[in-house]
Amino acid sequence: MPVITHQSFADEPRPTQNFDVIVIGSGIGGLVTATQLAAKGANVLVLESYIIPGGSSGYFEREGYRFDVGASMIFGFGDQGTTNLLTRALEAVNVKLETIPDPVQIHYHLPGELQVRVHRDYEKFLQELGEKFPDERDGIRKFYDECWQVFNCLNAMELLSLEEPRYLMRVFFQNPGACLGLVQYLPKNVGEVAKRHISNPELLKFIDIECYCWSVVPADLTPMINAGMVFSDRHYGGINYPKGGVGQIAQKLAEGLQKAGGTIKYKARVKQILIENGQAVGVELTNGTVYRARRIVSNATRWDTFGKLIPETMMPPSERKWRKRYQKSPSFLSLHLGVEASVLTPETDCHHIIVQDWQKMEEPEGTIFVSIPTLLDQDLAPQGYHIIHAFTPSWIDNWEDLPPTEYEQKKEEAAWGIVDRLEKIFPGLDAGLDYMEVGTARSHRRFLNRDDGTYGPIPSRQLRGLLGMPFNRTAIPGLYCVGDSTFPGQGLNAVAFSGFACAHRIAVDLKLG
Ligand SMILES: NC(=O)c1ccc[n+]([C@@H]2O[C@H](COP(=O)([O-])OP(=O)(O)OC[C@H]3O[C@@H](n4cnc5c(N)ncnc54)[C@H](O)[C@@H]3O)[C@@H](O)[C@H]2O)c1
Ligand SMILES: CC(C)=CCC/C(C)=C/C=C/C(C)=C/C=C/C(C)=C/C=C/C=C(C)/C=C/C=C(C)/C=C/C=C(\C)CCC=C(C)C
Repeated sequence: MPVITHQSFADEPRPTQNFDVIVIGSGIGGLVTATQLAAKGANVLVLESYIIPGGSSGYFEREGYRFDVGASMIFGFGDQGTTNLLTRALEAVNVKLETIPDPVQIHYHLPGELQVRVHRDYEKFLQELGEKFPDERDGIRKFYDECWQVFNCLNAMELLSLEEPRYLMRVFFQNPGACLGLVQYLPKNVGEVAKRHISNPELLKFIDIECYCWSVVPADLTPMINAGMVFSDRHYGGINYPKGGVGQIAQKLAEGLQKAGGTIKYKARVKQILIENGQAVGVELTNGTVYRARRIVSNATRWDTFGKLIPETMMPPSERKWRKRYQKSPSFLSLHLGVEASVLTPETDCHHIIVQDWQKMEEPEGTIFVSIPTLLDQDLAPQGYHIIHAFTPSWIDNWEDLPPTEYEQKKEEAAWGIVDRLEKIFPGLDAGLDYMEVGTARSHRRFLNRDDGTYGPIPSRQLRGLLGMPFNRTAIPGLYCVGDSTFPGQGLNAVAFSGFACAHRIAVDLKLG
């Protein structure tokens, strides 16, 4: 398709071809929206500022290693029910991805030498946790069974836009029990449910880390609907790793988008969303090119959308209110390591969480997350080597305003501090290191285009479950948001839901078949 760029002699940026929908950003939220709409016949354009698709689920290659940018614990690849949203998103545009089942979701290494492995097999997990807390066996089962109730409701219904009244009526008449079940859990957080079944303080701390490791907040602040998905789907569809790396999900979706007639442009950074008569009508890139469309979707975070792509002065009051309820979560300090295979024993699990002191769980560097994707897909590293991706929460403030040499030094010191802590679990790591690349909040901000490098929004105080999370429409007509700044929040399967919902709402608005 020809692209006419803005000519310097024009006062106004020149409009190029019109589209039905423009999606700003090719994160999984953006790509699911785009592919769903293209599959319905819409003329879709995706604009991505980076050189490949995927955003935080992208990848990069160094010296024979293929590193995932983010974590490699992927939900949503099951083959039954309705909650397998990644499987369904790929199928919708006739692309396929081989996945590799992970037998253990997480191996926890917790204070007091407590170790727990979350097995794919639900009964095996309950058995293992019950052995550590024998007096709480009953409560453990009741708590996790209650999470299953939420999951079973979700997994029994078509998952589309909750902003579409006809869909809501349809699902209600098809499955009133499931809908009422979900209505009951929408305002709830995990903490209150867990405390109804469990009283042991250490076990409640365990429930906190079970939540924190994906929601970045403890159980009292984590929505019960999301916990229902995470704590059940890991045993139902399971955790499955995409062969070739997490980056393959976006690559395949981009391929499917093009097959379905959509367009994706890389190195296309949107500078502003164009508003005319109060309505979003197009975008302008940093190089001056203008594209117009009937609907605009932003896959950037809400902080990047309102305040950067839309000027601060035009921020709708609803967005100001949202900012009072939600704040930016920290970013991560990420160590992408290549290590000699001999560092890992054959029975090592793919994902680990390390907390040394419960009091420090939420502090910067208090929790370490580890992904070792080569245990599932050896082809991501040279023969005889593994990838270890270790990351830990870290705020941008810690990395701002440093001259280059000080920044590099600080990065190095922080990285070796993490390697030292990992030595306890992987003895010989330091000696077996072959490659190390370190990313900070600054790297996440720069490469992922996320304000302060944030992992996503977290409640600034205890809220009523998911009730405060906005859906896809915004207060600006014609402008929609998708991704982890929208209902139901962070996570690939969560943003895939947001993409299905956003595309559904737009398809209804545009009267697409
Ligand atoms: N489970 C896991 O292991 C795992 C792994 C990776 C990512 N994730 C999840 O993925 C979620 C993020 O997905 P998402 O869809 O919200 O988005 P994202 O942040 O991953 O992607 C947004 C994309 O938009 C692009 N973009 C932003 N501003 C732009 C602009 N002005 N012009 C052009 N492009 C622009 C970015 O470059 C990026 O590619 C996170 O919540 C994270 O939890 C999970
Ligand atoms: C009609 C009536 C009456 C009513 C209505 C009601 C209804 C219907 C409702 C509905 C609802 C819904 C649909 C909902 C939905 C939801 C969803 C889908 C959700 C989802 C979720 C998901 C999630 C949250 C996920 C997540 C994940 C994550 C985040 C992950 C991450 C990871 C990481 C980071 C980790 C790492 C670790 C290591 C390495 C160890």
